[in-house]
Amino acid sequence: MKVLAAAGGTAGHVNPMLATADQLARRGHEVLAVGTRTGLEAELVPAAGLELYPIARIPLPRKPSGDLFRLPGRLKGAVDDLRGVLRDRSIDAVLGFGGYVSAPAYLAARQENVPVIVQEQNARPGIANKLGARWAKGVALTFEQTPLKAKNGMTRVTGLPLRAEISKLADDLRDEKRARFRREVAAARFGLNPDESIVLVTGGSSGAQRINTVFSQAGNVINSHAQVLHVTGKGKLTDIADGTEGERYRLVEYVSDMEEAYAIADLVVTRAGAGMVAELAALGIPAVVVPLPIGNGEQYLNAKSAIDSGAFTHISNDEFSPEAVRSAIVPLLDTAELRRRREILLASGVGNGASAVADLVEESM
Ligand SMILES: CC(=O)N[C@H]1[C@@H](OP(=O)(O)OP(=O)(O)OC[C@H]2O[C@@H](n3ccc(=O)[nH]c3=O)[C@H](O)[C@@H]2O)O[C@H](CO)[C@@H](O)[C@@H]1O
Repeated sequence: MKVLAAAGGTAGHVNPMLATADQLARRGHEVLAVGTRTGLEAELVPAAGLELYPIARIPLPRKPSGDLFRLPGRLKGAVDDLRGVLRDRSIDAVLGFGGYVSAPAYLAARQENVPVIVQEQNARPGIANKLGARWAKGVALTFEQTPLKAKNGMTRVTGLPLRAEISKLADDLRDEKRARFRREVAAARFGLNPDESIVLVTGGSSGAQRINTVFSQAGNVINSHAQVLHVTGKGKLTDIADGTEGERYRLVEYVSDMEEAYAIADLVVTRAGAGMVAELAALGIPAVVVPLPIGNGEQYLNAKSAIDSGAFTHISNDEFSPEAVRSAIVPLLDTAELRRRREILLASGVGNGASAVADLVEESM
């Protein structure tokens, strides 16, 4: 079977696509990825050994502008282009992960009568996936409560597809010796001491200016309790307060193999993108989440069950200040408390959704 998989923009969309593509390939199917030349997919897809069919980026304007006027023409161009690909490559199914790359793929599939399968990462669905769900044969949800249904097909809660490297680390972290080995290797790489607590700070695949600035301002306080690995996001090193970097506070712009950063993290401070939340739950790493306040407010919902169970601490973007770091994060840097939170996460049973999404694709033929 040949599957066209559409995902673009951020790693939040691209990583679940790569994880599912890997699972489909293991089952003997062929996968062709569709994305832009400008999103993270342009790097991540070839690095995963997958072919990327590039389409033009179609900016979705938030207010009336020239982009709005040009939207129908641009969209039609991409749809026509993809209809040609579906025919020429004899594609059997289109699998989309939302975002602006998926919309033209869903439309092209409808016109060519090719089955569509939609994977929604977030607790609250985005526009492209709402569109695709209207004619999808299958909808795969990360969260049970997500209000999205295949109008004339199967809707299933699959969980989020996670990269094989994340599942491997999740296994390793359940074994004391292997966990220690992974920790030592990763600590050496980032220049940190494996015998002391380490806080991983990351705003997700594109970084978060507010987290960068505020957390680095509280760097001294944190550093008297733990070491820090701060992943700023590309081009965002300038957000960091002067004089922060040191032996106990390491800065990196981007980590392409996040499992190495997770291997040393006792606590993570992050946004609440669907990918980060699912990975941390599967790995059993407690977090402090500062959800992105814009968009459809979905980030808080992504983390809600982990917050409600007491595994994650929530701080709103407005309340995230150096003082909040001192009063809410420092008290968490306690081995017994972190272990308690890890147990809650592991008991919640969040696993890898890649195989369940691949099943749905096969059943949608
Ligand atoms: C600003 C924005 O649009 N955010 C959205 C985006 O987030 P974003 O792309 O940040 O996505 P997620 O939090 O879902 O996932 C981040 C992914 O990037 C990886 N990673 C992160 C940092 C790094 O240095 N290296 C790295 O590889 C993580 O391992 C993870 O797989 O897509 C998510 C999934 O639809 C949404 O929930 C988010 O609301």
